[in-house]
Amino acid sequence: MTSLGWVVVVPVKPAAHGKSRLAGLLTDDDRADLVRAMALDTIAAARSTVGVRRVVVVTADDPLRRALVAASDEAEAPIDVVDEPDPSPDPLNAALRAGAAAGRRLEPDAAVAALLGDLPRLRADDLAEALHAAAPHLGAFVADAQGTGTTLLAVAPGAELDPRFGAGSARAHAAAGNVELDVPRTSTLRHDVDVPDDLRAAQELATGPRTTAWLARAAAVGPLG
Ligand SMILES: Nc1nc2c(ncn2[C@@H]2O[C@H](COP(=O)(O)OP(=O)(O)OP(=O)(O)O)[C@@H](O)[C@H]2O)c(=O)[nH]1
Ligand SMILES: C=C(OP(=O)(O)O)C(=O)O
Repeated sequence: MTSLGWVVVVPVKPAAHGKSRLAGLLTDDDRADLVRAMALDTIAAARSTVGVRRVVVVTADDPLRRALVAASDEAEAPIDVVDEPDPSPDPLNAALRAGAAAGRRLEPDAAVAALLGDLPRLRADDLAEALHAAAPHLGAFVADAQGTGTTLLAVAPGAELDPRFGAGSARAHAAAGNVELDVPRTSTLRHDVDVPDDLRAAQELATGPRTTAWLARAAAVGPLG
């Protein structure tokens, strides 16, 4: 497959409901701020990745939408915000399908990748490397550091994105015929933040600027102090 560039679709749950597995550690406000900080860092990394033509964010979170408008910068790939689709029993995958459809309308000849929005360590060169590795395949994915989840699912131009995110998604994406990409275990693309230990680990490592600022505040006055 010769890719003419990528549309990257990033889903972000409304921050008030996001990262519920951190609810025991953080106040609701701190958790909402963290969800937005991680999403903005993930989106910024995607926008600055070589080969990314456009980033489509699927969210109903108004403060995040406003922050994305404020962050618009013509030097990087443009951002489009797509509304959450109608309520679904499988809202994350429904959001990704809606984002992929919007991306196809905007860039009909592009390849499409779904990228989770909780990757605060993501570096553009790691995403570029994974997209490059995905390009020859009809469908390909990157598993998370544990090997059970998925952080990136990529399809060729014209192929339909069939996301199966959720518990055990790496196995589900492989069973659906997607090729597991052999990106390094240490790639920043593999490290999502789900549980308190992920957040503690992130304190020791390089994160994007908004998550770094959140972590510094939390270390000084908050739950991580
Ligand atoms: N637009 C949208 N994004 C979602 C939805 N559910 C999850 N996401 C996003 O998908 C990514 C991975 O989701 P999870 O790791 O399950 O994150 P989460 O749902 O915030 O975390 P938990 O509440 O702890 O399960 C994150 O970027 C979420 O914001 C959804 O229903 N709609
Ligand atoms: C939705 C997923 O992520 P998490 O395990 O972070 O909830 C997934 O890996 O498919």
